Amino acid sequence: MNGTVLIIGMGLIGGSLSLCIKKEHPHAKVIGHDVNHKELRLAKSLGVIDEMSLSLQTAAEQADLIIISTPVFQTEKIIAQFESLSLKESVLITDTGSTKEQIMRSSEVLTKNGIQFIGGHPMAGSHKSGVAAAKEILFENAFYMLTPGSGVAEENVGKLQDWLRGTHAKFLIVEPREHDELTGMISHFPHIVAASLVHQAKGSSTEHPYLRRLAAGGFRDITRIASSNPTMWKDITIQNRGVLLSLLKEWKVEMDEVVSLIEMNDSQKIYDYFNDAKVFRDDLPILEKGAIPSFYDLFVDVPDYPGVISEVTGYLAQEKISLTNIRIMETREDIYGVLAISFQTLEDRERALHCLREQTNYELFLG
Ligand SMILES: NC(=O)C1=CN([C@@H]2O[C@H](COP(=O)(O)OP(=O)(O)OC[C@H]3O[C@@H](n4cnc5c(N)ncnc54)[C@H](O)[C@@H]3O)[C@@H](O)[C@H]2O)C=CC1
Ligand SMILES: O=C(O)C(=O)Cc1ccc(O)cc1
Repeated sequence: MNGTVLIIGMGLIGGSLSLCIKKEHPHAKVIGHDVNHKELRLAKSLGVIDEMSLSLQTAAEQADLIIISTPVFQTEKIIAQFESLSLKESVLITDTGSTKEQIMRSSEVLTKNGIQFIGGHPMAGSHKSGVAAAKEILFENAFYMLTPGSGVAEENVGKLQDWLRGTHAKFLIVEPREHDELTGMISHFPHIVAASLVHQAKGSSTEHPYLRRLAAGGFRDITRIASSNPTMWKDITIQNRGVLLSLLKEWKVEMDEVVSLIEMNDSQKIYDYFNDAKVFRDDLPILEKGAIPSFYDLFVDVPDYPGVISEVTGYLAQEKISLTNIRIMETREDIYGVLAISFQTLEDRERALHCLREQTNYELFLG
């Protein structure tokens, strides 16, 4: 497609979308704008954008597509600023915010004047922020939620999807309320739980000096998202407070039930508690990225002997399959070690699976 795209907020998501658009639409011009000029200059020098603009007004008034990718309260402020600008009549505006109800309400100042605003939320990302972490493949195979504003023509929803085709994401059109309930459950609430686990561990760390070092394994995995940008999460929590408060109340009831299970010391019930969770979780689709995306992981059950890692990575290297991370889980004496290998793409993982099936007898699992 041809035209001028303005991306406001040159961070992880704005930068990644810019890379997708530049690749898919080489004739389009992508302008970046950010209040953090250092980040904006970095985006330009990394080639993430074609041009940078220090003036929101100048850039917005020439844009055919505007993507707002800032923390959600900033997004609302920017939408309010647009009301007084002379935007192109045909401009399409979208955002990437993790909440939708409040943003869609704010966007009514635009839609009532016929401006096409389509809320957006690519359901993939990371605990990292900033343009340096931007990646063209970030959204591949992820869901991308869209919440078209009132009066938005269907063809414009299609046009936005065309602009965003390079994300290789799967678009889903949902109501803002439904969006916030879904993401509250599977993304925002787990974030609060992760932060609370870290707080609890922090509280014990003076009493148990080894805690910091021992918390390097599984604890790190389940609390990874607690390393995300606190401004972004403060905004999300406030904007989705109704949903989050009711989830927290349900969680308290759930935790009270766990307390009674353990107090009763009923081994069958404790077993059932874990097993029911395992059955549901094991049945979740593994090939789709959710809001808490994993990389494409392959688990290799290897015997615990020296040299086994280089043997496995050697086979992958021969096939020129690149991996992004490798780690050993559960290596103890006499117990098989599980090698967890992460790949950037589904295709790399498929090739690795095929390669290791050919070359070894090790048991392989998909993550
Ligand atoms: N990080 C993630 O994994 C995901 C984040 N989101 C949403 O996307 C949005 C952006 O998130 P990230 O890219 O992760 O954040 P980020 O922190 O990497 O980037 C945000 C950028 O916005 C800039 N900014 C803040 N206020 C601004 C303003 N008024 N005008 C211009 N620029 C401004 C900041 O300087 C920063 O460079 C947020 O609304 C977030 O909820 C959506 C999906 C995933
Ligand atoms: O890093 C992770 O696992 C995330 O959960 C990233 C993320 C953060 C915010 C979103 O709205 C969607 C995805």
